[in-house]
Amino acid sequence: MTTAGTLETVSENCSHGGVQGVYRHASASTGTQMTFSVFVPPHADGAKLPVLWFLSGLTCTQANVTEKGEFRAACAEHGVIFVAPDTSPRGEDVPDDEAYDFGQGAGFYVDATQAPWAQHFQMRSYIERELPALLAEHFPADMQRQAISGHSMGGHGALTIGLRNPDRFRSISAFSPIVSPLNCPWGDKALGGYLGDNRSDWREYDACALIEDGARHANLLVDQGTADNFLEEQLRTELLVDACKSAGMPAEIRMQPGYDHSYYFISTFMAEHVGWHARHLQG
Ligand SMILES: N[C@@H](CCC(=O)N[C@@H](CSC=O)C(=O)NCC(=O)O)C(=O)O
Repeated sequence: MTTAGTLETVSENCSHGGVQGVYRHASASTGTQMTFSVFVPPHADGAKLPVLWFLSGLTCTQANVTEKGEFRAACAEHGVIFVAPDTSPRGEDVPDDEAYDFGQGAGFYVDATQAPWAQHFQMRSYIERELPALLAEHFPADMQRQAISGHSMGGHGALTIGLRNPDRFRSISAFSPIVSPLNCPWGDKALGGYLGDNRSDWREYDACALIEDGARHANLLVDQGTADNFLEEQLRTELLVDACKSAGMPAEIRMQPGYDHSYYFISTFMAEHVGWHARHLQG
């Protein structure tokens, strides 16, 4: 059982009639301080609101989507709480790598098993268990109505966490996700480092492998820009299209002409994703 803990308020600002907050707490999963943001839209006293999780990509903190994601108007309109966690543990005592795609800022939403990473890099446990308990304790969140989204490495996180937990998440969406860490250089490096050389251990962290192995979700939406410079080598959207097709799993996977990997792309389609999730979160 996860015990929710105390929360420190870093900042709170009124926005779109609700409150955009940034909070910090001591995480039992990572053994570090963790920061996350929560937007709570305007709501009636005592109301419980559905929750949309957003997992961010390489180099990000909770701040990237909070500042550039343009989700608040849609969340206020639909009455959806938006939660943005950090992408890894951080701190002087936390191991790191010189490159941007491994170590701090690149937790890949896995529970690491390999030294020196295993001590702090427990992002799967953090997102799947610890942070939901904290959210339920401190915010007007209806934990029976949750959805998940993310970008790039965070799109991989949203797909894998959503596919592993179809009863918790009513809908899954992703912007430019890494769809198969087993089949791209970012995945080779990160999962090799965090989980070791036995690639069968990686399958629960690979959306395509999860689908091949029987995971299913009825509500999946992906947007991918055609001008994304990571598409061919790292993201490999075609593998998710093939996996869904082979499994007979319906999925809306949209190639968006001219869009790149940036938050200009994400913010263009964010309101549509929020509205799509809100429909699945009704009732
Ligand atoms: N070399 C770049 C790579 C980092 C980058 O592009 N990060 C993306 C996510 S990539 C996959 O997870 C990102 O979201 N960046 C933050 C932003 O605000 O755009 C670099 O180091 O900049």
